Amino acid sequence: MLQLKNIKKSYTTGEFTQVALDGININFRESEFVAILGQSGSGKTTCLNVIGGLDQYDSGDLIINGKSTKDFEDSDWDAYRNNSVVFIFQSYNLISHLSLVDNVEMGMTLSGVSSAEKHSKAINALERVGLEQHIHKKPSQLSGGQMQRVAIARALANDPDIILADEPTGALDSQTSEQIMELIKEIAAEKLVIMVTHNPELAEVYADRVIHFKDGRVVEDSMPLANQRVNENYEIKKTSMSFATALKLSGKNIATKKWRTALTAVASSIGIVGIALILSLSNGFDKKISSYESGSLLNFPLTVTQGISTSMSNMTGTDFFKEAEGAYPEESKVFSHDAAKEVVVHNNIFTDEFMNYIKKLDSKVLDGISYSRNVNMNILKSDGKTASAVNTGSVNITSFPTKIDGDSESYLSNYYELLAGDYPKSENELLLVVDKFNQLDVSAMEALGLDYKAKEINFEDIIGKEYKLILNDNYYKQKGETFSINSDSANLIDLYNEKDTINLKISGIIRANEDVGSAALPAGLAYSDTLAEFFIDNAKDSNIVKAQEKADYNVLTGEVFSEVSDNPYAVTREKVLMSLGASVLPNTISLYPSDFTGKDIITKYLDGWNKNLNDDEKIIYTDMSSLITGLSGGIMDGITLVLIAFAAISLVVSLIMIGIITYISVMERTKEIGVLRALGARKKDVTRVFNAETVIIGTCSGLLGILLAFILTIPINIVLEHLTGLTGVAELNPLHAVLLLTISLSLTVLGGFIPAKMASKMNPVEALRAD
Ligand SMILES: Nc1ncnc2c1ncn2[C@@H]1O[C@H](COP(=O)(O)OP(=O)(O)OP(=O)(O)O)[C@@H](O)[C@H]1O
Repeated sequence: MLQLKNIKKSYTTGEFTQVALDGININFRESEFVAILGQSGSGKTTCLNVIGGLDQYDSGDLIINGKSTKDFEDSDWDAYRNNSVVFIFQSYNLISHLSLVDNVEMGMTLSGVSSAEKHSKAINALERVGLEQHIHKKPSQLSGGQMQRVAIARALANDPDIILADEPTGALDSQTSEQIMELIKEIAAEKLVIMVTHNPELAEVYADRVIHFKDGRVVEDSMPLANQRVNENYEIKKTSMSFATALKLSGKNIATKKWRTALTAVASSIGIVGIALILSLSNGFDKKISSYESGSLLNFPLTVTQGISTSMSNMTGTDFFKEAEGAYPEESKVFSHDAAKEVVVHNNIFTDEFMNYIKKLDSKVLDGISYSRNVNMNILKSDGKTASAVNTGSVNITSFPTKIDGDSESYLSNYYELLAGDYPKSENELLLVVDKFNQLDVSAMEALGLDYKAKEINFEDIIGKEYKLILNDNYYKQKGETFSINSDSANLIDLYNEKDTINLKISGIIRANEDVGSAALPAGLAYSDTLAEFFIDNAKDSNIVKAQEKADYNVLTGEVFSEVSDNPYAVTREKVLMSLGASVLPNTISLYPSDFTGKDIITKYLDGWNKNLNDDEKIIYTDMSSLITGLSGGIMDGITLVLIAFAAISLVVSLIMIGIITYISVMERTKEIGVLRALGARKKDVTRVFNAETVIIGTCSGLLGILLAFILTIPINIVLEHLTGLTGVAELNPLHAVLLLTISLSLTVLGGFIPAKMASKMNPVEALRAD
């Protein structure tokens, strides 16, 4: 079954070459107990290592079941060691941090045997060597003889064809030696056992065949075999260790060094804690800045108003009226300037194209948009018996801003708190806006038909309050030249109860958020612009509007319009038409930028409209917020980067530290590497074992770092609140946490990579010799 053909092997150290095997020719039987005797240095161990595939021969051939090993690759040798041969060493070579069962299972673990099968085979083998009582012990808790029995059980469990024993009783007393020899002899009845020994008596008593070595040659063979019987079906199954096994192996190793691992994890987590805290603070400050910015922009939206407007040019954003060449000129001259010219008088004329241009604004930079129209929607309130118009002079009725893509709720829910009820789901639903004290002016309450004499009103009594919207043709009736409200008395209950009215109701009560302070919507009633559009759509074809378009007097009062055109308060036909709902174009458009960067983008966009237009066609906007400067997020980013760079240094330190720790671990586990290799582990598997160790340490330190950072944000927030009044500034973004965990993991694996590679390159014979 096993044939050594002229095997030669020599070692060169410096200039000196030592021939260890000098042409060995031996044929072995399938099952026999062969003892190799010889003086020290005669090449016995080398021969055993060559047979076991731990060491490679220089020339000749090792034939296993008729198969030459000349062209064996590394992986073939690994598989051969795992499937066909097994070693029993003088110094037992058990893995100290694994229990007896785990040690016995290791060879099978490498060959991928299922865990149940592996376990039962291991228990059987341990029973066979008489150690069933001790299966959960660690090797250090056993006597020498017991340890050698475990090594024999490990050899048996994998069911190899060849067992190679290198002075198995060398470290044992004579009585224990005999017991071990009995055990080996028993095994040899079914397997090929090759044992190297210094003890000729043991060889005589137990071995079937004794071979003598001298100077690397066979000088005597008690029972040579001439012809080989070949088992043609011989095939080697490749081995592979799963990452889970590697993790388990390293986990158990780490468990024996809990303190060292814990300290390493703490030390290497410091960098992660630093970066996590910096990120959570900058994240929090960024949020505070942007909420402060959008809060202040909420009170100063960009506005575009139709008609003639007079304003200071520094508020109009556009600079087409600017005279000076630029601020901070270099010239040594004083320039004259006319302050009166700074005042801009311009007539903005809205067109449908302009309205569409506005609607195409990027919704990311625009938090909300609102249109105010000077339309007088005919809204009636009623107590059941009487009805009257809601007096728009007493209560603010405004349209609430919406997202440009039409989602009103997201704008409102960003800046307002819903105190009761729901956000409007249709244009028929209205919102009641209260100030930060939950107040509403008594005259507004009266106008809305609420109990203004009461000191307080419960929310539930307001939610669901109904109003009626009356369309122009129902609301106005013509009497000769003029129009008046279609009712015989001051009580408009008939009009209120008419069929063609539109029901409106208050669906919710809102108040501006605390961080926003005062906000865009004044206390009063807020409706959606869709309601106004619906009303106007109907009103523009109504009789009163048609009559007003023709008449040169106010059809509601009969008054002739005044000629004076530059009086901004004069009642003009356009104004009356607008209040009657003749114009689909709004009076004012308010744009609420998301932040200062967003504002810059919007102003550029608005300037874009004016490009290539004549001055009188241009549309100018008012930018009240130009008076407040935005805090630059850039400064924050800069500081964050510098701080991260500092914290990164500690990460590099931990990278080096992990490298050193893994290196020490490789040194400590040299013997284990040898055992694993002897059991058939591939180089890759050894790398895997150490990579698994760094993965465990990296994950621990990453998780620890994030946990510590998270815990530290609590006192940091308390201190910051105390010092600055800002609440909840430090806030770790979960995405950053995941990112940092990945960084910690990659850095530790990187740090351990070189030592892990070193471990895999170790010569198994030398590794086994390590103390
Ligand atoms: N890795 C090595 N590098 C250099 N020389 C080596 C190496 N391994 C073995 N040798 C040499 O090869 C020769 C054979 O050594 P080997 O260990 O096989 O002898 P042995 O018969 O097993 O001896 P012992 O009974 O003392 O264990 C010795 O002279 C030894 O010094």
